[in-house]
Amino acid sequence: MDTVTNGNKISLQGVTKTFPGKRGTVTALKDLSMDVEDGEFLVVVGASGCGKTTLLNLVAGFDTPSRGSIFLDGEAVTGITPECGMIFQQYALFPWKTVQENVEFGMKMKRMPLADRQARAARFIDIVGLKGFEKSYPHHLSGGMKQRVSIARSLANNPKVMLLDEPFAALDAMTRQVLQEQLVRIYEKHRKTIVFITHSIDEALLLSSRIVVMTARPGRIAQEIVNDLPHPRNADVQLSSRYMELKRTIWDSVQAEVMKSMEVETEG
Ligand SMILES: Nc1ncnc2c1ncn2[C@@H]1O[C@H](COP(=O)(O)OP(=O)(O)OP(=O)(O)O)[C@@H](O)[C@H]1O
Repeated sequence: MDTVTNGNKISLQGVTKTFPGKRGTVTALKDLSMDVEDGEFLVVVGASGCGKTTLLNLVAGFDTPSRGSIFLDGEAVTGITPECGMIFQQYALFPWKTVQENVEFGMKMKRMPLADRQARAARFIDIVGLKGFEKSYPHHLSGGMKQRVSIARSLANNPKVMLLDEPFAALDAMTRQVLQEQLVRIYEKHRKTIVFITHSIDEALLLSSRIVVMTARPGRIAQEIVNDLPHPRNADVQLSSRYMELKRTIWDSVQAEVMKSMEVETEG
């Protein structure tokens, strides 16, 4: 099947992914089906090793499913998808390029004229609050600043979908909070479809419009929660009974899956 017409931005249908392992085949994802609507901010949580990164890699086209299909805007994903911007925990910047050059990189690859890409890079550097650091190299920047360069680079490429794999996990709590707020502002302004992986339930509740809890390996969907918390998700919201209720629901679900994944580990 090369196309689907279910109107979703991303559609996974019966996706299984296996890898050869030292002790036999590892099934990272099994018969996973899910859809992501245009403009959704989907956060995926789940036990370590349940297949979250595998899921993003398949959507981005970095790898192919062993069975099943993935569709982006109704078209089957068959290779690396330029429409998807991927942001990793470890920034993945070119250390020998300046901030400006890093942000321009994707546009240069697409052969955008110099003046246009310079202007567009400058705009997104400004949006992520790094004006004045255009000529700096990554080793002169803090972790939070490097991650902001990654976000600017991704946005400058105007991806249809942003895939973020624990992007703030390596950052201190304050920087993390600032970047979460910045990402929400960017999301509200640009309405990208976002799939975001995290281990933090609070981060999931602060950012998402919907949360998917994955099962222990092999990964499938254990639970889906529509996040109906009002915006802005400030201290009042975070202290509300609805917040606590959602947090408890997600925590119970994740904890049950973590326990199962430990059983899988010990059984080998
Ligand atoms: N290239 C690969 N070769 C072999 N096994 C792999 C490969 N990539 C992932 N796996 C295995 O697939 C399973 C799922 O891995 P994945 O990285 O997707 O999990 P995750 O949920 O992102 O984990 P974490 O939360 O710890 O980052 C793991 O058991 C992992 O060892």
